[in-house]
Amino acid sequence: MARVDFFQTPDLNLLPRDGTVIYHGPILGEVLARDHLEGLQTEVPWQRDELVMFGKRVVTSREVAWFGDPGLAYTYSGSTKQPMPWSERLLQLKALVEQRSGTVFNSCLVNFYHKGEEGMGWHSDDEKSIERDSAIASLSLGAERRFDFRHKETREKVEVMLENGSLLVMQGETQRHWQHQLPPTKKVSAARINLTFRRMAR
Ligand SMILES: O=C(O)CCC(=O)C(=O)O
Ligand SMILES: [Fe+2]
Repeated sequence: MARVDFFQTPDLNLLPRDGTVIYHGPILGEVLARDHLEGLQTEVPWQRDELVMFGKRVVTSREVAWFGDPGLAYTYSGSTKQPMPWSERLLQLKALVEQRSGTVFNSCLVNFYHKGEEGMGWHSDDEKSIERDSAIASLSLGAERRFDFRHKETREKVEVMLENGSLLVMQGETQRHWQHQLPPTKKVSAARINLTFRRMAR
């Protein structure tokens, strides 16, 4: 007898137009996700991020690290940076994310938010150094946080909760037409690490 399997969720596009964002939900079990969170917290040589905001140099309390294949370089706020070599743990996570997203990545920006009050403002990941219209896969570990999308012209908004161990993939024209942010919140005190796997242009 034919039946509908309600437990199998299809890969639905969260965006109504001009791009594709797929939320895969948790792809790591809770215990394994915690283990990776703690491992990365201690293993990664974290550095505060520096950005220019309204013409002023600002240092964030959010910390970052950039990993990638040898030979990649990234010019950012006037300085050229080299990625750190992949660690065993990151190669493991990269393989999992590649398998789930169907994309091969050559770099990963890792963000460490110590608490809910740390976030990331509206932006698109559309720099020239990123391969145009390539997929960006975002793996979340630790505290569950809200993630927002905003259409650049229509200002439509889409929100999604990023659970511990979950995978979100932004693809197609998403970065051309939409911005995203991780809003700061006083409701969350626990730490979160996010890994965004990318394809940098060579
Ligand atoms: O922390 C997140 O979920 C998003 C990070 C992000 O947008 C980025 O690194 O470009
Ligand atoms: Fe981003």
